[in-house]
Amino acid sequence: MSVGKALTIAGSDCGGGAGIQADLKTFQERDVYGMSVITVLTAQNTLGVHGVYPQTIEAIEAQLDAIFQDIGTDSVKTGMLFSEEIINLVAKKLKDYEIKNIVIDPVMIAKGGAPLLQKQAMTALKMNLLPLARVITPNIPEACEILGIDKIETVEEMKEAAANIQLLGPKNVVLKGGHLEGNNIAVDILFDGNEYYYFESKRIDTIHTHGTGCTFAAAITAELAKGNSINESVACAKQFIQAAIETSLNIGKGIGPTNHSALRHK
Ligand SMILES: Nc1ncnc2c1ncn2[C@@H]1O[C@H](COP(=O)(O)OP(=O)(O)O)[C@@H](O)[C@H]1O
Ligand SMILES: Cc1ncc(COP(=O)(O)O)c(N)n1
Repeated sequence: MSVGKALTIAGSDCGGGAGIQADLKTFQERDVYGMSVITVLTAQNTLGVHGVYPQTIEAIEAQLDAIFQDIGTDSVKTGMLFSEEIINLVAKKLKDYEIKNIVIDPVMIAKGGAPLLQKQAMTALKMNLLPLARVITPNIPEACEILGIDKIETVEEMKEAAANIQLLGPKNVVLKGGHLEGNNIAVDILFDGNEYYYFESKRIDTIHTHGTGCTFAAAITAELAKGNSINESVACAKQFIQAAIETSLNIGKGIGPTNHSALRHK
């Protein structure tokens, strides 16, 4: 039997809500074969990030080679890459192995405020990784960092930011509106270089949103692995994340994770 294959290149969240763990759970729920390359171990729970332990470049390179020289993949998601060195290695390998369907989630700061990308790595992210992307999925603070602007406060400003990020090289930009204040609709905007598409859902009133960005981008990656279009993939991911937040899990003492198996029980 053949099956769509998806790879996540990201950090491990031992608490299971974000990073590699969120991605693999999402791949499984979306019926694709999931693989992982771990860039960084984090000691993390619902209260925050307590330690960051980057893997050696040799260890990351060996994981990438092991997958690309044998199994291959139909799509790739990148998450927490942390350093310039790791970004440059990942970009080189994705180019060398001519990997298509690259989804870049430009992870920068954890919900609790911990930095997940070193400041000096931003240039490498913009220059070397962004141009390889079929789609990039920044949240509003990440879009501001990428563009060097202070704020994005309206849907009009989201549209302008999406267009400006698209000029940096990714084919498609999905600017996520989870952080848009004073709005009871959670709106994500897809810009494909020509047109804007809007993906809207009712904003859910919950603090338990740990891993929403990872889960959303992983769902897009899974749908692309099955051969779906960008539009279809984002629409599926939006439905998936909505259900996962609606029934998010009140576990631990802080910001709980989303419920990856929510749609299975609907
Ligand atoms: N409270 C919420 N209710 C419904 N959807 C949300 C909520 N918060 C975020 N989302 C959705 O979850 C996804 C991740 O969004 P966002 O919070 O902006 O990213 P990140 O997790 O990277 O900070 C987007 O599809 C967004 O619209
Ligand atoms: C390893 C890892 N990768 C990504 C995130 C971001 O997830 P979130 O912003 O939803 O907390 C995280 N907290 N940890």
